[in-house]
Amino acid sequence: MTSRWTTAVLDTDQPGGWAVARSPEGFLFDDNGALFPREWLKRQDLSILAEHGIGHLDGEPVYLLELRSTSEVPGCNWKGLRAFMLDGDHTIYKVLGYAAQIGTWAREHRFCGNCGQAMTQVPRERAMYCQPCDLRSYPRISPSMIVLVTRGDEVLLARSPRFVTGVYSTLAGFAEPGESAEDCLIREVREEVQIEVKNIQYMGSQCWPFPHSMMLGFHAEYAGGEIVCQEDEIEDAQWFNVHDLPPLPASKSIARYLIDVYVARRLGHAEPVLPG
Ligand SMILES: NC(=O)C1=CN([C@@H]2O[C@H](COP(=O)(O)OP(=O)(O)OC[C@H]3O[C@@H](n4cnc5c(N)ncnc54)[C@H](O)[C@@H]3O)[C@@H](O)[C@H]2O)C=CC1
Ligand SMILES: [Mg+2]
Ligand SMILES: [Zn+2]
Repeated sequence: MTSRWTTAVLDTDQPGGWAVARSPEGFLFDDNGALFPREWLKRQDLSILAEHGIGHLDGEPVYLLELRSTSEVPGCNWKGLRAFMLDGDHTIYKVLGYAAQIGTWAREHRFCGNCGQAMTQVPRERAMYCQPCDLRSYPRISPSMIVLVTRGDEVLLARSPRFVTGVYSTLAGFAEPGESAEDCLIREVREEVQIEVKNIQYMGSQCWPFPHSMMLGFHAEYAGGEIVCQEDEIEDAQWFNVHDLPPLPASKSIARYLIDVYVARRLGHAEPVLPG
């Protein structure tokens, strides 16, 4: 199966194609979704900060209009990226997730971090450039480890104070300079619940554009320790039996995939597929 969506650096001087608009309140949408004819969208009363050519959807060019502020467009509303992930077409969510990452990165790299002068978009390359410093800045991606720790029929799940009420998930955390993926995983599990792990196994990865994580998913077995929750970060953590699980994260998340795979293996069910 060929992919409906491929990223590309498109020339914004070319007319036509589709466009999405992103403001501080999310993406613009109407009854037909979040993609609008680009020339029509540019005639609306929008405060455009930057325009980026981001790729092709079903062979048609797609552009992002990154806005300074939210404005009223008749017949349209604004909706955050998370809502597009939770319901709707997964390919459109991929387009918007990529648009959000490019928009955020370009917005936050308008000035050179070395000399403070304005940077320019490099033609045909996804980079911002400072000529006096000959410095290129590329889109930022933050590697984050996510792990399901298990002990036979039990899985270790935790709650952050930021989660929806009642929901428990796998442990996760950002890699720090100097760490391997495994070092990071071991440190995060120690910090968050004071548990030791063994037999770390890589399960798969997922782009998580909130705002720029690359989730690397693992399974690990319990090796020792008693659960002690990290203050402020972890509200509660427990061992849950695979037959008696709490409310779990959204079905398209890698957190949910890691849990579902393990439960399927324990119960002898068919394994799920990780959403890209
Ligand atoms: N797709 C999925 O299923 C899931 C994704 N995640 C994502 O994983 C990432 C990490 O999870 P958390 O438990 O929140 O991380 P964490 O355990 O490292 O704690 C978050 C803290 O790390 C610091 N931080 C923020 N950005 C950072 C960066 N780029 N590098 C280093 N430190 C940074 C901040 O102090 C922040 O409060 C987040 O982006 C989160 O949204 C988390 C759980 C499930
Ligand atoms: Mg964490
Ligand atoms: Zn510079």
